[in-house]
Amino acid sequence: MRVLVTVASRHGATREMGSEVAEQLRAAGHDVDEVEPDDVEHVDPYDAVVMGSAVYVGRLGLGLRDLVDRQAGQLRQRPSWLFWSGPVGDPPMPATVPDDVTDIARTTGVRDVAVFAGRLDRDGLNISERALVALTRADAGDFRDLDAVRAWAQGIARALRSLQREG
Ligand SMILES: Cc1cc2nc3c(=O)[nH]c(=O)nc-3n(C[C@H](O)[C@H](O)[C@H](O)COP(=O)(O)O)c2cc1C
Repeated sequence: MRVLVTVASRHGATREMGSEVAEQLRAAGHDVDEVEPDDVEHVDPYDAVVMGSAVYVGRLGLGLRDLVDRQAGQLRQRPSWLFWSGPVGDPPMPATVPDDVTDIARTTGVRDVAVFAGRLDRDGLNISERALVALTRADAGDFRDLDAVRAWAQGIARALRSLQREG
C-alpha cells in the first residue's frame, strides 16, 4: 500500500519518531513517503496516512492542524493514525491530552491515537522557547522510547495487512 507519514516537528525529535514508523511500514512491504505537513498538497494518492506532531504550549504543530483543515474530507475517506509527543520527564508530564488531539481524531476518524514521551534539548531552543519551557518547568532530556514507537508502527502494519486481505 502507498502510505504517507507526515509529522510536525520543530526540533527533530518527533520527525525521527515518524521515520521509525516509516521504516517499520517499509519493512512490512509498504511504499512510504515522509512529507512535511506544509508540503502535502493532497492525501488522495495514498491508501493510508500516519500523522504525528509534537506539542508546543498545549497545541499540536500548526502545519499538521492546517493539513487536517485542508484535507479533512480526504483524510476521513482513508485509514489514518495519529501520534503526538511532548510529555517529558519521569514520569512524563504533563499527562493531559491536548484539545487538538481530540479535535483531529474526531475530524479524521483516526483508527488509533498514541502518545510518546519526547525530547527537550534546551540548547536547541530560541529565546522565547526557553522562556516558555521555563514556565512549564519541563525536564530537559531525551525521554523517547523508540521501541514503543516501533511496536505501535507494527500494529499499524498488521492493520494494513488485514485491510489488504479484505480489499
Ligand atoms: C516551546 C515549547 C513548548 C512546549 N510545550 C509543551 C506542552 O505544552 N506540552 C508538552 O507535553 N510538551 C511541551 N513541550 C515539549 C515538546 O513537545 C517536546 O520537547 C518534543 O519532544 C519536541 O519535539 P520536536 O523535537 O519534534 O520539536 C514544549 C517544548 C517547547 C520547545
